[in-house]
Amino acid sequence: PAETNSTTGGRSGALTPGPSVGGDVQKIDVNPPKGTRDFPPEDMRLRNWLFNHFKEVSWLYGFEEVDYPVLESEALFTRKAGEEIKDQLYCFEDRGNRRVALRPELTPSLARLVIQKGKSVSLPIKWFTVGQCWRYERMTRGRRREHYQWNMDIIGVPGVMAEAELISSVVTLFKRIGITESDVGFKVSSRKVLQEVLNCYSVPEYLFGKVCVIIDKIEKIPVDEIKKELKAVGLSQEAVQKLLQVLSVKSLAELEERLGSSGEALADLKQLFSLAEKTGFSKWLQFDASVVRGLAYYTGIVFEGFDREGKLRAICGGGRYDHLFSTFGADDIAACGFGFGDAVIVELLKEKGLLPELNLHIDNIVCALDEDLQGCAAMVANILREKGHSVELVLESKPLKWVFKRAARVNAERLVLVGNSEWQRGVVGVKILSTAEQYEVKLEDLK
Ligand SMILES: OCc1cccc(Br)n1
Repeated sequence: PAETNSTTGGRSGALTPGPSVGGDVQKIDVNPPKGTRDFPPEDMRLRNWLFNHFKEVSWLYGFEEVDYPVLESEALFTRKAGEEIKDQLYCFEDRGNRRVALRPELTPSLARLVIQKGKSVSLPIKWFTVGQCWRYERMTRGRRREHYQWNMDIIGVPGVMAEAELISSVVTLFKRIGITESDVGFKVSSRKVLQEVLNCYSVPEYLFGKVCVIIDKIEKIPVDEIKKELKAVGLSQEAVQKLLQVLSVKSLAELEERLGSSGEALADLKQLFSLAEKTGFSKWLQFDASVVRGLAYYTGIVFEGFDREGKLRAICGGGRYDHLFSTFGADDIAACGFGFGDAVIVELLKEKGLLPELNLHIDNIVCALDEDLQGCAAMVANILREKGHSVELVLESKPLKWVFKRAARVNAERLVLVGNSEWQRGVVGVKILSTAEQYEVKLEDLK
């Protein structure tokens, strides 16, 4: 179904702007641009709840938060490997005639900053970010043009302990939000499987990314089209057959039969599954030779989180990308990471009935009972705020009926009334709204 502008249904604005001066002002479109979302308070509470989990897990795993501009040089993303992410680049020429793009992913920005920092950062680098990413897709399919991605990356660790740590961090995230291994799994493979097959047919290194991007489409387009595209980049009929065969391998044992026991792919995968066993998340993993992922720069282990009911698109994905840095003219450095989008996970939580109840809550609503006590009420509000208590201060003279309604709307715990006679006695009235208990408190004892 066409995506709504927001998760609450993309309704247009509730207020109809009043008559404008001269009457000739066109009413603006109150919806956000096609494919983008507003986050009104109820949606923003859910987003903050999810992003806070992302950040807390990142902290648990010792990652440091970083950020980059949403606008990058187009050159960061102009890989020539036929990737969808490149075809849908949200790019343009700015007023300085520079080719720029709204970032479609975060990894190239990370690589740019790591190269910029050079030797001034010690290894391993463990950075995370949650950032909005963009694509410009013809709205033929009504899909979103933006989403937020949580990214975690480990730079400078060649061994699969890094991939194990990354997958473990996603498992931790899932557990924190109530998702179990019966809801979600990780399909795991290694692009070294494909590399080993291509090496047997002397396929040149520069074709590797392109071949992987084509194979990643195996479940999206007919296999004959896959074969055609592979042959078009120069693979022999035999190489194509062998590639497709190895993608249907069902176990590491079968992989060993096909590729032999000495390859790096098998060694990496065996070590990863062994680490998962020891760490306690092996129930979440399954070897799946067909997992390739659609980004050209992956070079080793690749993985993707999927919903076991098979109703949704990939929840997250990632892998090793040991040669990305040299494509930016720098020395290569071992690297791996993942991206975790903010949309599919919410669909999954809805499916599983796991969306959290997130209501606005205010500690106090403070109200002056007389117009000339507004300043006193504001003072009371700030005494409470300085003590760390949230306050909704009634900003206009309102009937008590309105105040009680507002208290319910903002889910206030306490009503604090500032009245003339009480103020003369140095006290304020307090009403606990859940129990209707009420009493007076001296200003100096207010807490
Ligand atoms: O995951 C591909 C992608 C990239 C940018 C924006 C959106 Br929506 N989706």
